[in-house]
Amino acid sequence: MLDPKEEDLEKLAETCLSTARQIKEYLAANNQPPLTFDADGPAFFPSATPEVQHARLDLRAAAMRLYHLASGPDEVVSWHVYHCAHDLNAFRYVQHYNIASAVPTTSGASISYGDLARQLSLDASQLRQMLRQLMTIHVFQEPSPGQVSHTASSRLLTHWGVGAFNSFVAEDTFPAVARQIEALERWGHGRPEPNRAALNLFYDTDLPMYEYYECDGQVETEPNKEIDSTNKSNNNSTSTSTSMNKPDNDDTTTTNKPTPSDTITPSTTTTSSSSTTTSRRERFSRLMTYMASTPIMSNAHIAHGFDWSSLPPGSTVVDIAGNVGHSAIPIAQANATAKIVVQDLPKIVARAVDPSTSVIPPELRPRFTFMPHDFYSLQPVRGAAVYFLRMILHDYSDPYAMKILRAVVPSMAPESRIVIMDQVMPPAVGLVPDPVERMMRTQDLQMMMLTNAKERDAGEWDDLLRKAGDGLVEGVFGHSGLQGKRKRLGIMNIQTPPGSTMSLIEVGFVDEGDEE
Ligand SMILES: C[S@@+](CC[C@H](N)C(=O)[O-])C[C@H]1O[C@@H](n2cnc3c(N)ncnc32)[C@H](O)[C@@H]1O
Repeated sequence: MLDPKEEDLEKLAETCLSTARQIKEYLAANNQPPLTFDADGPAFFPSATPEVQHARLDLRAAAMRLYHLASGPDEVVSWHVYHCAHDLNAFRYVQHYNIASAVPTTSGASISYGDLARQLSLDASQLRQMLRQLMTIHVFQEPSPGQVSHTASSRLLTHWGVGAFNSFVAEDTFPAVARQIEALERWGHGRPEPNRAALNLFYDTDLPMYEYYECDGQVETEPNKEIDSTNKSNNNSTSTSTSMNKPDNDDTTTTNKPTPSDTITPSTTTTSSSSTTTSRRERFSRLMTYMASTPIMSNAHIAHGFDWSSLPPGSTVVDIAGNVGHSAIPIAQANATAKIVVQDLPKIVARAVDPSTSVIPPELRPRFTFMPHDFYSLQPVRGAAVYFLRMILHDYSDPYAMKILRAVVPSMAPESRIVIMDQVMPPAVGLVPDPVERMMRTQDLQMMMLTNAKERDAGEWDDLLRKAGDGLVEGVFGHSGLQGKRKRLGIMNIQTPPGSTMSLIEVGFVDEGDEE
């Protein structure tokens, strides 16, 4: 990993040179084309050895640091920020008017600004302004004066998953983060409620994000409409209970490596001046599906962060809020006798058990049970070997995450484990490669914007767990089990599978005072 303090221009340039060489040689030796912005070039970096992946991280870190140093301190906080704002402005325009899909994707083909503008009922001059902004970061290009064609990046905007990602950032995240301060001023700093976040201002809803998406298109929204500071809801939904539904991402098992040809059908809503919940929900679902198909968030990591095969024969594993059970498949494959109980909200369970939408391979189905269960209610499966919580707790601030955990603890046996799969944040800056750090910090702020939640470091996880066990642990051990020792809920082990941004946190009853 590049020394986090390194700022010598020559040393950074040397790192760039040596890592660039390593990557180039690897690609050539493996019959891979060189890296290029060209639309006909590869859209994704090929799978590579860990050494090459590390070289790539170092190259990105060194190049970025060189860029910042060469720009100078003033530009980092002035022009760079200015660029970011207008990159997003242009991306939002591109997404809103579905421009990428209107630019020909055939190799070597292009379209004039005039024709493109006519086709989309836009102003040609403004269209050119917007696209030229993005051309400075290799998104679209002008192969000849007045003509627009794709680069590898702009072409990816038509990809079902990358397009959904970019659209979610440009059309929802960007305007929603602009409401962050307003949310803090309106509802107070450090508010834990998932429906008092910046996104609530932008979506103009009292519903937490996932419940809002679950409304399934019943709610017409007008982005940026003001709402008052009381519990005003702009919809007829009866869904105001404590359950906070997540979006329906029941196709998260898609594992096909995306290719640039996986284009999405242009959404009718993107050409309209307003958005509907349905389109947002569908897009979020696509985004989640895409994320699960990327190497860093792949379901395959589940098998490598905990020794599932070590569980006693016939053990029960409960996948809490496991959606349609996709994440439990690697568990069932890693332990040939484990019985899997997947819990989620009733609508999701209905899809999970429907043979036409089931994602569980037929040979594993006899070991799977699906059960409707609200994770704020007492866990009905008692004494399971493992209670698995993947990508759940990071969506909630401590009081809500604690409520979810405290619903599990009374049902645990002394030897039961909770396995949490989420990010474990570095406790300080500079401990992980710069590009990884950027990703993790951005994700952390995203959670604040979405639901007033956060990503946690190991200390924060342990603190949350300790509090979640308070007053409940004694009940698990009964009168005899404590053997004179005081126990608490705590971290037993953390494993981060290579290439994964998420870790598996093994949680159990540890002696008071034990540290991970
Ligand atoms: C981000 S998804 C995670 C799904 C799965 N664990 C995974 O890793 O892909 C969150 C899941 O929580 C479920 N969910 C939301 N609120 C819930 C609640 N109150 N009780 C149970 N499940 C809930 C959603 O339906 C969704 O399947």
